[in-house]
This record gives sequence, C-alpha cells and structure tokens, in this order.
Amino acid sequence: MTDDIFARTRALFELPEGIVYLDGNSLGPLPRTVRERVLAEIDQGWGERLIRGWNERGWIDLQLDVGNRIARLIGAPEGSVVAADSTSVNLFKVLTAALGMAGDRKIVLSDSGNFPTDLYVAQGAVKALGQGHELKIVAPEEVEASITADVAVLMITQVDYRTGRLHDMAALTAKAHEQGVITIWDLCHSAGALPVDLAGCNVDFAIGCGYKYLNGGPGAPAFLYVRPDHADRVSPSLCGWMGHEAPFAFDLDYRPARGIDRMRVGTPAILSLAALHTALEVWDGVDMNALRRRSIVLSERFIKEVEARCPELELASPRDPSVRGSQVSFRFREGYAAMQALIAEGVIGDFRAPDIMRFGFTPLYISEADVVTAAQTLERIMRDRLWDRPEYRMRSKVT
Ligand SMILES: Cc1ncc(COP(=O)(O)O)c(C=O)c1O
Ligand SMILES: Nc1c(O)cccc1C(=O)C[C@H](N)C(=O)O
Repeated sequence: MTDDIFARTRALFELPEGIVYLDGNSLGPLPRTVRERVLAEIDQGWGERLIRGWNERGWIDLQLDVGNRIARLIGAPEGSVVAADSTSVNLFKVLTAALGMAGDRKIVLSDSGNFPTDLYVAQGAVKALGQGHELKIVAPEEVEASITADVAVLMITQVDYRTGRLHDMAALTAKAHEQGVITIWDLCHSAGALPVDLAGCNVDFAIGCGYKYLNGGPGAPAFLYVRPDHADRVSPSLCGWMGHEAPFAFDLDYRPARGIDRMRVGTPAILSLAALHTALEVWDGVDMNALRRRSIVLSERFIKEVEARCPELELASPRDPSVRGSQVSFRFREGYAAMQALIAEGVIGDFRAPDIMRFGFTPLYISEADVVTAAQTLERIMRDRLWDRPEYRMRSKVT
C-alpha cells in the first residue's frame, strides 16, 4: 500500500532519464504540473489579466494559500503560516519579533550544527537592534543543558545540514518553555522530510525554505510560522505595506495587520509562489508517518549497502534512524572529487566541506532500486579510484 503511494508520487515528477537524484534536500526536482501553472500565470494572468490578476487570479491571497498547504506538513493550524521572502529574511523577521517579546533577557542560544546563514542573520539582527543582545553558540549535544533562565531565544535548526542529526523538538521546546525561553525552529531540512508537529510541541516561531523537500524550484519562497496566540502580539521589525492592516488605505503610519498577515512585507514573487503552490499538490494524500517509515527504509538500506561496498567511507550521520533526518552523510578525505565522479556517473548527491558526501532520501520519487544503484556506482568509483582524476578536483562556485 505504502509502495503504491510512492509509485504514484514518483510519476508526478519530471526526472531526467538515467539519473538517480539524491539531492532533493538541496533542490527538489520539478513536479510535472508546475510548468503548466507557471505558464498559465504568465499567459492568462500577467499577459491577459494584467493588474487585475491580483484580484481575479487571487494573487493577493496566494502567500496565505501556500502557507496553508505547508501548514498541514508541519503540524500547524490553518492561518498560522505564510509563504514569503527567503529563509534568511524570515529568520530576521521572527528573531527580532521574538527578542521584542523577551524582556530583559539578552542571549540568543544556537548550536554549531546550525546552517551558517542562521548564525549570520542572528549576528546581523543583534547588531541592528543595538540592545546588547548576544549570540551564544554551543555544541549540539550541549543545547539542552544550555537552556537556562537567562536565555531569551532558542534558535535551532532541527536537522543538521551536514550530518542529518535530528534535534528533539518536543523536549527542547518543553525545556525552553520551563525556563521562559522563546523558541525558533528552522525547518529547512524537516518540512516535507519527516513529520513535524509545531502545534503539538507548542513551538513559538518556525521558518523554512520552499526549494528543498517542498520542491518549489530554485529560490522558491520560504515560509514562516507564528504560534496563533503570539500572532496578534508580535511587533514586526520589517514593516512593509503588505503587512499593514489596510495596505490600500495608504496611511502614513504603520499599523500591523491582524494575525500572520503582519509578517508579510513587500510584494511577493507571484510566479515563484504559483510554482510552489502547485508543487505542494504532490503531497495530497501523502501520510507523513508513511513517508518517514519509507525514508528510514531507504536510508538504512543505503548505509548497509555503502558500508558493505566502500570501506573507505565513514558514516558521518547518526546510526540510529530515530535521531537522523532524511539524509545520510559519509566522510571521505577526497569527498569533493568522489562526489563529482559520482555525479558524472549519474548519481547526484552533494558535498559539504571539509569532507562530507551528502545524500538525501526523498520517498516521493526515490525507490529502493535507486538506492542500490547509487551504492553500486559509489563502489565502482572507489574501487577504480575515479575520484583521482584531475577534472574532478576543480571546485565549482556552487557545491
Ligand atoms: C538550515 C538552513 N537554513 C537556511 C538555509 C538557507 O536560507 P535561504 O533560503 O535564505 O537561502 C539553508 C540552506 O540554504 C539551510 O539549510
Ligand atoms: N540554497 C542553496 C542555493 O541557493 C544554492 C546551492 C545550495 C543551496 C542550499 O540549499 C544548500 C543547503 N541549505 C544545504 O543544506 O547545504
């Protein structure tokens, strides 16, 4: 039964012939219906309806409509998620809002497994606020013990982009709340990768991107969640007219809209939003628990196959699947060149410095046969030392 669902979802994607795509954790592939939707938005929307498209094609509500589709995947209620901006910008928005609610507390707590943009945004936000806040970065294993009553905000990415290590959202959020700490979760590697229960965990704020497991396309709009009981209280720091109570009243003074709408800022990129909106239809009928079971089957199989075939590689991800997201990483000193060789042989993963070969497992379109093909190809690359070729050592701008 489960297999039938994923055979059906696989057919919804346009995947190049002869490629095993294990990089949907960086950029999801193209859902077939997206092209038609974007072309319709161009031809019948922009082309024919012109400015009338905002009302007649529902562009003005699209950020909330997309948000509602994402909400189901992350355990958030209707009307609590908005699609907007990039993850980095959304993080700035929620972090400054959270710090505005945190009274005299000055510490933003995060960990060294976080994606660098999150840390950079926090550094920038602290500087921009100029109120003596401080970013404290601890090791991932030290997060829980570091949640103390002097912390203002806990800012954590649930799944480590390099190793796939999974933080316990329920436990860390509960501990944070015991200590009066506001929580922000980055769901970039969680949304569409595993079941997330924002409401059940009582998370305060969350953000994430649209281009990985949600398959919204390169640079797709990101998303932002505010717990409903905070939504009318938070004071946005990026105050734009789309987040105003009455944008078309053109008042001189900013008055925040009610609810999640206030986290909107400027005019959204409608063509990209339309692509994400349609891409999210592939999730119709997909049970996130079934997805998680399948993701574990695929990643366990990959680990087993690679460890049996490639003794040079060392598992960098947690061995226990219950504390791993939907990706598996291996360390290899020549990992960059080995990944280029693998890509040249039709298996696409990616590399993260200094030595991590990273593979994403996305049950919507990856089968167990793909996993075996990937491991066999990797075995050949290691056995024939294909990574030793000079052409695979030249670093590209984007890895
Ligand atoms: C955890 C995490 N946060 C943020 C980002 C990126 O944010 P943005 O969408 O602003 O590029 C990424 C990946 O690019 C990520 O892995
Ligand atoms: N956002 C990306 C981009 O614009 C180019 C290349 C890769 C990305 C990524 O998403 C990287 C990703 N967050 C990572 O986990 O490494």
